[in-house]
Amino acid sequence: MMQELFNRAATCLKEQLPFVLYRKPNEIELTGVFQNNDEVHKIKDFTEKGFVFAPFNLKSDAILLKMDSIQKESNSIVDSVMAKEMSSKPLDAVEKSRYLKLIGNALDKINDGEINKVVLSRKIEVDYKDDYSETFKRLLKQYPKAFCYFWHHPKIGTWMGATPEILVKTNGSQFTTMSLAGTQNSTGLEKPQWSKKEINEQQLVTDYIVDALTEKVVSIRALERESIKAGLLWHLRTELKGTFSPNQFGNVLKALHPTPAVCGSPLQKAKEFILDNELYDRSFYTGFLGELNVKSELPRNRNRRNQENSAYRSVTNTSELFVNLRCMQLHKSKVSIYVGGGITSDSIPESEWHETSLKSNTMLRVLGSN
Ligand SMILES: C=C(O[C@H]1C=CC=C(C(=O)O)[C@@H]1O)C(=O)O
Repeated sequence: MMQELFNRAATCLKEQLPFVLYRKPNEIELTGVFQNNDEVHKIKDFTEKGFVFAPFNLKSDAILLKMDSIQKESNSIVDSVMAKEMSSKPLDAVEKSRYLKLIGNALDKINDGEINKVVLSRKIEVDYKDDYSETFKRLLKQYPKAFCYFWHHPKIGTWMGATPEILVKTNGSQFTTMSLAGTQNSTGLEKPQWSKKEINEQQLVTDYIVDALTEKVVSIRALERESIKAGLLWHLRTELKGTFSPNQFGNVLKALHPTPAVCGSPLQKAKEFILDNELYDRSFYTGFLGELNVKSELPRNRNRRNQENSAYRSVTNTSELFVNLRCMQLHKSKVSIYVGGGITSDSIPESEWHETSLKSNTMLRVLGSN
């Protein structure tokens, strides 16, 4: 029963021990990773094994949860969880004018030709009186296609999210990544029509990933661009697949984080603009998280001539990392929701503000009226 995992997580919260519960996109299995003590393990070079939780700015530490104990359960009890009434946050006029001004400053930089795109973001604080586990159960129920997680380290903090974006997934020397950008509210099942602004903004991310990886990998190819639904939003996505040489994973990862889906282009100038102008700490929002260098057993090819060998299983190194979007940081009586969006020369400030409000609904929906 999944309840066992929740009980174990509740004990860890009480005893101040680190853990993460997570469910991969479109899967039913919930995994719990539990660390035996409250030590903070810092990532040195991404050759470590465990569950990584990395910030946007890698000048700060990426944290590794050791997989001292792993428990997996099917998450059937989620069916009985009740959805909450959505509470929308009352309009904060001061915050809105501050954000519109920030977008205006970014547009000035773009019109000066200094940057092509910058992803701006903000933090929304709401009161919180719920139980962490109940909130996470609602999140699991609402977002079956997302990577859903509940991460806690007593010395770092408590985070939850339902992200639609894979940073990189590897199986041996094969990798998959994606370029995700462009946002529209979903009004029904019909696929959206995309504007020139959105198509260009997403193409820029795809081109960036191909450019950044070409020198570092053996091969890379982009699949067809598609529209995908993430909760109540639509995005444009292009999957990219390829192979890399042994021991190159750290370099691939460094080349992929951050992409212009969360930072901008050119990368360094966009990052500088963000750090100098957003005036708040993104912390782990737009960072990445997930399984790092885990050993996975795969059955050997059944067509092998030597049938004796087919009894063996081959063990490969896999990693499955996601960009930390549609997420929130939980405090005792307050929650911080993090949202952002890409600004390009075609951006209309009022629409960009609206887009961040739509994105905040992803988490507000699981908090309900407090
Ligand atoms: C930065 C966020 O979304 C990114 C991912 C998809 C679409 C985006 C956009 O349309 O701007 C953003 O690049 C966020 O959700 O906070």
